[in-house]
Amino acid sequence: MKRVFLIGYMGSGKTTLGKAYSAATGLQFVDLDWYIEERMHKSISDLFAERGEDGFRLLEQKMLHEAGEFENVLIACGGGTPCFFDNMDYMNHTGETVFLDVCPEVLFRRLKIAKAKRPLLANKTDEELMQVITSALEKRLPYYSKAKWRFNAEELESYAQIDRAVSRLNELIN
Ligand SMILES: Nc1ncnc2c1ncn2[C@@H]1O[C@H](COP(=O)(O)OP(=O)(O)O)[C@@H](O)[C@H]1O
Ligand SMILES: O=C(O)C1=C[C@@H](OP(=O)(O)O)[C@@H](O)[C@H](O)C1
Ligand SMILES: [Mg+2]
Repeated sequence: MKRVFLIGYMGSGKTTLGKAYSAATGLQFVDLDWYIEERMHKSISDLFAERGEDGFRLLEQKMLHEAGEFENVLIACGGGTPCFFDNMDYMNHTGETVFLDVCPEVLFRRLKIAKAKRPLLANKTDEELMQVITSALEKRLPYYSKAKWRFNAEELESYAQIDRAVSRLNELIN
């Protein structure tokens, strides 16, 4: 039985790599954000707006525990998932955890064009975005560092790079 959790900051490639890995290997893929959106029939942005971040984190934990019961699955978490409650310990007990490690400069480049649907970043200027990324990473690193594995995910720009990342991930978790 295989249960793998991908963790890491927003834009580190959890969704991208998870989807590609699943397509290549047939391992079932669950993106926790998509799972929450489907279960609640609402977008992550709407859930943040309606419940505030605290309300979202409670919901996220509940959904993590649901998805955490699935077998033979690769779960891409949200960037904040490991950093609330005992979620990181829960994941380490329940499966393999892989931290997608990406430097702030690369995260900035990706998130600059992909911030709209991320409520914690949506209205930030470039300067604010870089500031938010560096200070959040500092706070979150102690949680991310509890992962069993650390995976360099800085090269996810082309199909070839994604293919290589899928192979590397396969070697890591098998
Ligand atoms: N060439 C690219 N390759 C991969 N991601 C890119 C690229 N350009 C921009 N991005 C953005 O970077 C983000 C990285 O991936 P995603 O898989 O969504 O990360 P996560 O799920 O960890 O937040 C995506 O939102 C994507 O839109
Ligand atoms: O880092 C965070 O706190 C968040 C990350 C998002 O997921 P991605 O990491 O997939 O963007 C999503 O769960 C929400 O916007 C909050
Ligand atoms: Mg994602």
